[in-house]
Amino acid sequence: MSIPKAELHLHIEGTLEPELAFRLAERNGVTLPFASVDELRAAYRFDDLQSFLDLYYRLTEVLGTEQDFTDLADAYLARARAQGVRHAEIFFDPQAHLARKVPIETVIGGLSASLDRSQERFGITTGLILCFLRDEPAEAALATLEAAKPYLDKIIAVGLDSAEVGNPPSKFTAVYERARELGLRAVAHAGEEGPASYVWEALDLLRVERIDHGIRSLEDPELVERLVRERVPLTVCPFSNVRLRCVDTLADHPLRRMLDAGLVATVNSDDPAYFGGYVGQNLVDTTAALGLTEDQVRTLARNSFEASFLDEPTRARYLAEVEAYRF
Ligand SMILES: Nc1ncnc2[nH]cnc12
Ligand SMILES: [Zn+2]
Repeated sequence: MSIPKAELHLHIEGTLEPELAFRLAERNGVTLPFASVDELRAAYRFDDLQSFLDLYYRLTEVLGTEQDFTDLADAYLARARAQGVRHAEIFFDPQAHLARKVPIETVIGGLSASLDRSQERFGITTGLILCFLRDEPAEAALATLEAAKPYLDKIIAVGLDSAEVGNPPSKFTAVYERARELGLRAVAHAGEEGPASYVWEALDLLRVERIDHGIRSLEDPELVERLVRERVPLTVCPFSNVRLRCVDTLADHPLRRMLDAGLVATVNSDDPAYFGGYVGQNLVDTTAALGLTEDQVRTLARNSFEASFLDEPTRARYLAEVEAYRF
């Protein structure tokens, strides 16, 4: 669907298509445990978040040089543009690469080489969000933040991802405090597989401005009331929720109930190479499955810009494009 939209929940490592994974593996002399692109694509069946993360981290092994990260981001931006994305706030996982001795300098350098030209080449404004791996110790997150200090002008916010259950936001309170001192904004995955109490913690302890996923918030009416009252955006990822079995089918997805409750929901693709489609396709299929109205789709697009970290003049320009859009 080509309505102008912002994508606010997108892991750049999750845009690694099998074809590019094989090309980079060959370029870097890495052997993948799959014989072909088709065999790799066939492995994209998951039981839960962890089974996905196992493959996701395994495939990051093909990313080694600045050029690899530039190629990855360029490929995402080209696809995003074709799906009506006008602005993207992009997650990256420096700790996943550091584990293979790829320094943050290489990751940020490579991604920035692409993003610095995204406006002129693809007509997309962009920002980078540094994510901490919540299944690693808080000390590792703090060290990552310190290592990122020379590149703070290239980063808009910090985020929190990876295995959620058993790794509550409270573990990262001090890390987020330090990030705020450094002038960074804050988001966090919460309420994807984990309970609504993790959403409370992300709000109260990490003081995040958006919740990534947040679908389990609906289990707690008091939390929903707060999210509505404070207009805290939720970056919802329908294909991801179905593929990771957080939701049975697209027709069961809570997005419509979220909109009906007055929540500031947005639609995003999360890890589109793994979950069956990019953000426009998420919007098309979810709209059909849930019977969303054109007004609701326009609200989702409007929400995406309102929830973004854009400066006010640019936000206003994009919002005018949303209002002018004809279905
Ligand atoms: N959906 C997701 N949840 C948590 N961590 C992730 N890393 C990449 N995708 C993720
Ligand atoms: Zn995610």
